[in-house]
Amino acid sequence: MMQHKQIGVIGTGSWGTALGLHLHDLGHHLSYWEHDQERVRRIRETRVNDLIPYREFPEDVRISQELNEVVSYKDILIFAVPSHAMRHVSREVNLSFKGPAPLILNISKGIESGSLLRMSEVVREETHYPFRGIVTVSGPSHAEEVIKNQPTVLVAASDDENLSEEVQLLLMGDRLRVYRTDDIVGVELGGSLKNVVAIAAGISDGVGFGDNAKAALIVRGAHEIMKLGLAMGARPETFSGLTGMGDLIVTCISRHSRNRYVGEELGKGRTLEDILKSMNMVAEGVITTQSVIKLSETYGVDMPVAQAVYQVMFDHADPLKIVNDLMNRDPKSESLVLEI
Ligand SMILES: NC(=O)C1=CN([C@@H]2O[C@H](COP(=O)(O)OP(=O)(O)OC[C@H]3O[C@@H](n4cnc5c(N)ncnc54)[C@H](O)[C@@H]3O)[C@@H](O)[C@H]2O)C=CC1
Ligand SMILES: O=C(CO)COP(=O)(O)O
Repeated sequence: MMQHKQIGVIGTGSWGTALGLHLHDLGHHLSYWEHDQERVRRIRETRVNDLIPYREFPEDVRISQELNEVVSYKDILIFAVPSHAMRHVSREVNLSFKGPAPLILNISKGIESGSLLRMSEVVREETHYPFRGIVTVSGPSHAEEVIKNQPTVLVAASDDENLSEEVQLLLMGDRLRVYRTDDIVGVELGGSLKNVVAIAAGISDGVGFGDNAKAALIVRGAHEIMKLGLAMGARPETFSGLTGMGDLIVTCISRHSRNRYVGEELGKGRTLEDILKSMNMVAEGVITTQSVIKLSETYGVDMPVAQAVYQVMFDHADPLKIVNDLMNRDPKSESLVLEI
């Protein structure tokens, strides 16, 4: 029988809410930090998170704007803010923190723009207090389904197998199964790069293409994710697993996906600025596309799908012209041999 833990969740977004409430259902003690004062007020008043309003927060779950209250004297800290906020928030946690060293659990997906670092690398750079280590949890998991207790399977990844096993055992429940791996590079790259391909899949939906086009995008997208991933030190088998192919499939086909939605609206002709202004949730693939283009140049990896997404989002290219360009690239062997 697992001892119940004191857990601080940083961010009341949809994913932090869904995974946190799952841990509460398992008997753990939960408090949340939220930077937005108005969101704190609304959640306290209604006990509902309007980003994912399918369940109430139980009365014993504390929602606070005081970071030191939420992060001090905890066994586990869950980092659930968007990638663009991860560095700043990690630095603040490091400054606010008191008590024995907790374990850090990263559940965000993305590549920081500028540094081009993965989320666990950003957190590690900013947290100098003696934390016990960091585990990233990823996989095909829309918060909208996890919060309704629909079956979901995740992976806990860490360089330290004892820590990934600890998180695996912490999270396992009747409807949530967790595998573990030491390939944190592959897990974080798979979870981040699939968002770019999901935008491509959405663009295809938006212009009115069918299932053939989407299957092709998923497979060719998987190929370029794997090429970049191998160049960056990930293991090939990780990309055919839950955090690779699994998350790529769910994000490209799901009606819940924020990234696929951004693509669909682009495909219908809206501008990126207009789409983002109307959204209240983060679509990580937007920043990740910019980062991936830089990484592909650094590592000399050809990534035509990512480039096409970049051109539609940032160069206002016509999606139909971009599809035409992709279809008319030089004839090639399909060879999935992973030369880069
Ligand atoms: N929503 C989902 O189903 C899943 C999301 N993720 C990942 O989890 C991360 C968070 O995503 P969501 O929960 O969907 O986000 P969300 O858009 O639902 O909420 C984001 C949260 O971060 C806070 N936030 C925004 N900017 C901030 C800042 N500058 N400083 C501090 N806090 C800030 C917001 O107030 C909010 O609490 C992303 O990296 C996403 O890719 C991963 C798996 C599933
Ligand atoms: O990562 C996710 C599902 O595994 C969430 O994807 P979206 O951010 O596109 O909704």
